[in-house]
Amino acid sequence: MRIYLGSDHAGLELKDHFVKRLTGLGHEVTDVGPHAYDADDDYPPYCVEAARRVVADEGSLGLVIGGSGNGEQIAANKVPGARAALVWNVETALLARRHNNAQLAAVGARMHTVEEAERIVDAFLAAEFEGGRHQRRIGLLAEYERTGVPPAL
Ligand SMILES: O=C(CO)[C@H](O)[C@H](O)COP(=O)(O)O
Repeated sequence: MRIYLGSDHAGLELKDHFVKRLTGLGHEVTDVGPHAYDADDDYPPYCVEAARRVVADEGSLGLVIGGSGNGEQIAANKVPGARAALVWNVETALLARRHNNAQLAAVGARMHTVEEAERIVDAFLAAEFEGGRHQRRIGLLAEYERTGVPPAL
């Protein structure tokens, strides 16, 4: 699987852990950065870049990692076509793929042990979109994104 990762300083250590781990598991991993610790860096450039790469590469997935994952999710979702979900346990990770067809998972490095984060990310990567009624809902959002016309109430 092709996987793009981005973070900020708060997520750097966990990102680097996943870059090694996912590469070791045979995935084709791209680390968009940061590549060095800078306590004053900002997450938007890295999360937007990771999301742009994912959207441009159909079938790929992405991980954006920060302290909470909240800002990282928000940043990734600014990229047209990106569906980034904050995954905070195995269940939300599974549902992010099964119901939301999220191509990106946002993870809060300050919220989990490394082992817990591994279980969450493994669940996200392994789950598959169920389609059906969920595709209809995603379609409404995609149409709104494309046209700016709100879906009918
Ligand atoms: O989680 C985040 C955004 O959602 C950031 O990682 C967090 O805000 C960084 O905080 P600080 O600059 O205090 O380390």
